[in-house]
Amino acid sequence: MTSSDESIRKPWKSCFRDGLFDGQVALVTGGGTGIGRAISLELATLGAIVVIASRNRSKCEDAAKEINRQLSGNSKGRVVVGKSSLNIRKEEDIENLIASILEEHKRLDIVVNNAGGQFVCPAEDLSNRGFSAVMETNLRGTFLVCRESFNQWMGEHGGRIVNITLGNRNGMPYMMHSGAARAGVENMTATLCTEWINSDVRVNCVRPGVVYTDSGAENYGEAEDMLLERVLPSIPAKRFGTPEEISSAVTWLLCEGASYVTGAILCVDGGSSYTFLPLIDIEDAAHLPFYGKLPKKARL
Ligand SMILES: CCCCC/C=C/C(=O)SCCNC(=O)CCNC(=O)[C@H](O)C(C)(C)COP(=O)(O)OP(=O)(O)OC[C@H]1O[C@@H](n2cnc3c(N)ncnc32)[C@H](O)[C@@H]1OP(=O)(O)O
Ligand SMILES: NC(=O)C1=CN([C@@H]2O[C@H](COP(=O)(O)OP(=O)(O)OC[C@H]3O[C@@H](n4cnc5c(N)ncnc54)[C@H](OP(=O)(O)O)[C@@H]3O)[C@@H](O)[C@H]2O)C=CC1
Repeated sequence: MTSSDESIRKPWKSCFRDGLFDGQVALVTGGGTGIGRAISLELATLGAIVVIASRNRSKCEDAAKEINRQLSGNSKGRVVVGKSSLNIRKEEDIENLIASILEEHKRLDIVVNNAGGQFVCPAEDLSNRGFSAVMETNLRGTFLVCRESFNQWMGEHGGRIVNITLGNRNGMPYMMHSGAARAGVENMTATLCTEWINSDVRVNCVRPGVVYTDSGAENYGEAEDMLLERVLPSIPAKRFGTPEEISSAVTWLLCEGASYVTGAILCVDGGSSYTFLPLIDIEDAAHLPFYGKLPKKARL
């Protein structure tokens, strides 16, 4: 074989066009809100049938209705809600959801592991179960969705997976559990991309910085001042990201244009990976609504 051999080269054809994902089926976990919703809209606009699922099924139903209303008549894509609600902390939910997608749609080309989250808590106050809850959600849940997608479909037919993580390069003050879980997802991605490449499965990560979402604003509402005064100045771009800026990165990794990209971590963060998140005063963090759920022993 020589380096000019056709078998090791791939003829280039531009792939950015309407109908990019026509006929393909995608699963977006947590696809009913925020970043997941933007990803679902973009994939459906480009022709995919997008299954969205999370714990709150009625939230997904409302989102699907709204997204489908927004789609132009030219798109072959649409958003549908998973047969049952999905808690990625429950293995059975994941197995059943993927089986039901295959029963109904007969294929699963794309998976976006977007569902996830955490709460704010200083490491020394984090309980064993609190640590486990965040690990189960972000690391084990992502693993189980990857494994079931591979075992039930992609291992035989190929596919593409994008895992959404979170800026963790310099640690995550007061979110140590989530930073560690996301670093775990990124390392898992590095392993899966080599284990599964011969099954024609690409696995990549998109690592967002701070992204403004309506759902996030509900969570972080009272923390707005802290985010604006303390976090914003540390972002080189001097602004937060948008869900659409995350979804376009995800879309690129999923399309043919990225056919030689696997195991990548694509930072979409306005340069934040190259600065430090300020160590937020825990008294500021105490204003976060979800900090209020802290067990008494962990509150200030
Ligand atoms: C500078 C800021 C940058 C921010 C960038 C990041 C943005 C985002 O990620 S936006 C996404 C936000 N959305 C979410 O986080 C939603 C999903 N989150 C959750 O569902 C929870 O946070 C969860 C993952 C922990 C699941 O919670 P839950 O189902 O309530 O957990 P359990 O009832 O099973 O409880 C288990 C264990 O965890 C402790 N715990 C739960 N919440 C808190 C809290 N707020 N503070 C402290 N501890 C908490 C709970 O107490 C249990 O432990 P034990 O009390 O020891 O039994
Ligand atoms: N916004 C930001 O600044 C950043 C966000 N991220 C990450 O991006 C992803 C999307 O976040 P964003 O859109 O901002 O926030 P949202 O809160 O809108 O999205 C989280 C989604 O995950 C779903 N979800 C959470 N836990 C579970 C679970 N156990 N099983 C199934 N679904 C679950 C939620 O639905 P439901 O409650 O119905 O289950 C929700 O739809 C998350 O992983 C987040 O951590 C990363 C970096 C920054």
